[in-house]
Amino acid sequence: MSRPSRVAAPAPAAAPVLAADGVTVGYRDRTILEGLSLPVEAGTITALVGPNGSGKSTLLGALARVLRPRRGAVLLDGASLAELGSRQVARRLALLPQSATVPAGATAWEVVEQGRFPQRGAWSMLRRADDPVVAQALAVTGIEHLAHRRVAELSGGERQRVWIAMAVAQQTDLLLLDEPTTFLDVRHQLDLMRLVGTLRERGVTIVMVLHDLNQAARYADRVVALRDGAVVADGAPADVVTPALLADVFGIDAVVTPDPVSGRPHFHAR
Ligand SMILES: Nc1ncnc2c1ncn2[C@@H]1O[C@H](COP(=O)(O)OP(=O)(O)OP(=O)(O)O)[C@@H](O)[C@H]1O
Repeated sequence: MSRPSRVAAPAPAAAPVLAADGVTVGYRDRTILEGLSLPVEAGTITALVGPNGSGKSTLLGALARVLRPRRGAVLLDGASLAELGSRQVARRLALLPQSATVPAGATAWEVVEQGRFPQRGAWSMLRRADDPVVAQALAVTGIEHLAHRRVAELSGGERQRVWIAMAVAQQTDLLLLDEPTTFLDVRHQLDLMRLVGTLRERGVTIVMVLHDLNQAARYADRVVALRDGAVVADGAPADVVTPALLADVFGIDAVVTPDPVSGRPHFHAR
């Protein structure tokens, strides 16, 4: 018979909404991630950082079911992604990939509208009801004025905002962003980070690959550093963005000071 404990049981940790559970992922004969686990809590912003080739996009691809793990599983609310239908996954999870094919001739509005397809039934056409959602996605990414321009003819930063708007229009509760600030000028980088913050306040869970460590430290709740396909640091920005990590993972001699605006760690290379 078990004796009643006098010690209060710790509050159970919230179940992760999305979790890599011992995943091994690779390309042809190369293994990139081996037995990697990463649970992601609902309503948080996680930044994946690490040197080029460390496996950040590979991990994001596995979390988005673009890449199938050879071993282990990615769990969405505890269910294996591999066992869910594409539409089921697309209703829950939107991915902004590192690069996307530009559809010939399509306008920004038409591309962003494609974000609505997963929310429709199998054979139904887009409904007028989707128009406000598309318009809103264009507005929050600041590209209303580009709605009727061909995406193929837009600048890199304008096009990047079209892809972001498409992911936003999908209205999922999970958003996976691979280097979302690529091509964006400083003002639009700020706008994007604020948009990500607003979405998080609405309960959206965000995982994003960021190259800018200062940006990761400022805007993420959790920073996960990868090196050679393994997680080498994982925690609050103040615990991860440290001189030791910068030296060890990035080979940078740096000082870290509190950012005067946010109080978050901010590194300066010597
Ligand atoms: N389609 C592919 N086929 C074969 N190898 C690949 C493929 N994509 C990535 N790799 C390899 O997998 C490793 C991890 O790449 P990945 O793109 O995940 O790294 P990353 O951390 O996102 O890099 P970066 O910061 O340069 O974007 C690299 O060695 C890369 O060459």
